[in-house]
Amino acid sequence: MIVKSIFRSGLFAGKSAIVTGGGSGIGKAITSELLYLGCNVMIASRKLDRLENAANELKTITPPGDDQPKPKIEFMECNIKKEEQVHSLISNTLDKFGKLDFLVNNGGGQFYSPAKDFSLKGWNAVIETNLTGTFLCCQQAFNQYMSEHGGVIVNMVANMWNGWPGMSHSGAARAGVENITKSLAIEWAPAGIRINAVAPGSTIASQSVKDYYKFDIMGQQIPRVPAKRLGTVEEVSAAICFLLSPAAAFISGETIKIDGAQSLYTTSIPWEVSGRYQN
Ligand SMILES: CCCCCCCCCCC/C=C/C(=O)SCCNC(=O)CCNC(=O)[C@H](O)C(C)(C)COP(=O)(O)OP(=O)(O)OC[C@H]1O[C@@H](n2cnc3c(N)ncnc32)[C@H](O)[C@@H]1OP(=O)(O)O
Ligand SMILES: NC(=O)C1=CN([C@@H]2O[C@H](COP(=O)(O)OP(=O)(O)OC[C@H]3O[C@@H](n4cnc5c(N)ncnc54)[C@H](OP(=O)(O)O)[C@@H]3O)[C@@H](O)[C@H]2O)C=CC1
Repeated sequence: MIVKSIFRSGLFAGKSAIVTGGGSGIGKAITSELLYLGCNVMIASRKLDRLENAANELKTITPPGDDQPKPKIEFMECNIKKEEQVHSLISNTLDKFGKLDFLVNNGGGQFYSPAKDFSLKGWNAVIETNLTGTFLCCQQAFNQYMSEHGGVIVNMVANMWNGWPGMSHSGAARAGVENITKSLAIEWAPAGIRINAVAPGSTIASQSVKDYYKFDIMGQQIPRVPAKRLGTVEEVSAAICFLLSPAAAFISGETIKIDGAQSLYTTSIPWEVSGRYQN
C-alpha cells in the first residue's frame, strides 16, 4: 500500500493512537498516514472481520528511511455506544502500547430519514453512536491516561452548520460534538490536552458512502461545491494529522471545515426545497 504524506517521516515515531472506525473509509486513511509517520495505532469498531482485514493490509506500511522503527497496528472490537467496551479499548491500548498520545474519534454514521418518520430507537441509535460514543471515548481516554500525561484528541463532525435536513438526528449529534469539543478544550487544557474537530463536507468520496447510498449522492453535489470536485479521504487525514502535530500546538477547541467552501456557498443536501410540505 502506497501512502503519501506532506509531513516529515518519523514525525510521530514512538507515539500511540486510537482511531475508532479505523478499518474503513476515512478512518483507514488516517490509520495509514499515522503508521507512515511512525505512530503505533489501535483501530476499533464493531466489525471484527473488517478490522482484521484492514490491519493485515496496513501492517506492511513502514515509514521511509533506514533509521525508522516499524510501527505496530492492533485491532479490537468495540462498540463506542457501550461504556464497558470503551473502557476496555483504552485499557487494552495502554497494555499493548504503554501510552496513549492521540485519540481520533472517527467512528460514526447515520441513515437518511425525514424527521417525521424517526422511531425513538433510530433517533437514539444515532445520538448514542455519534454524540455519546464520542464523549465516552474522550472521557475514558482522559480518566485512564491523558489526565496525567496530556494528549491530543480529534473529533469527527459534519456539514451541519445550517442544519442537516434528512439527517437531523446526526446534525444534532454532530453539533453536540462540536460543543463538547469546546467545553473539554477549556476543562482539560490544564492537563496538557488539546481537543479539536474536523468537519468534512458531504463530499468525501469514501468507499462506504458509495456502497451505502447505492447512487451517486456525491457526484450530484459537485456543482454545489465551489471547488467543483469531491474531497478525498487523504485530505481529511492530512487535516487530522496537522491537528495532532506540534504545528497545531496552540490550537484547541477549534473545528476545521474540509469542504472546498461548500458550507459557505450552499447547503448540505443535493436537492432544492420546493412546494408545500407534503405529509
Ligand atoms: C438519500 C438521500 C440522502 C441525502 C443526504 C445528504 C447527503 C449525504 C452525504 C453523505 C455524508 C455523510 C457521510 C457519512 O457519514 S459516511 C458514513 C456512511 N455510513 C453510515 O452512515 C453507516 C450507516 N448507518 C449505520 O451503520 C447505522 O445506522 C448507525 C451506525 C447509524 C447506527 O447503528 P446501530 O447498530 O447503533 O443501530 P441499528 O443499525 O441497529 O439501527 C437501530 C435503529 O435505527 C433505525 N434505523 C437504522 N437504519 C435505518 C434506516 N436505513 N432507515 C430507517 N431507520 C433505520 C431503526 O429504527 C433501527 O432499529 P430496528 O433495526 O429495530 O428497526
Ligand atoms: N464521507 C463523508 O463525506 C463524511 C463522513 N463523515 C463522518 O466521518 C466518519 C467516517 O466516515 P466514512 O469513512 O466516510 O464512513 P465509514 O462508514 O467507512 O466509517 C464509519 C466507521 O464508523 C464505525 N462505526 C460506526 N458505528 C460504530 C460504533 N457504534 N462503534 C464503533 N465504531 C462504529 C464503522 O465501523 P463498524 O461498522 O465496523 O462499526 C466505520 O468504520 C463517520 O463518523 C462519518 O459519519 C462526516 C461527514 C462527511
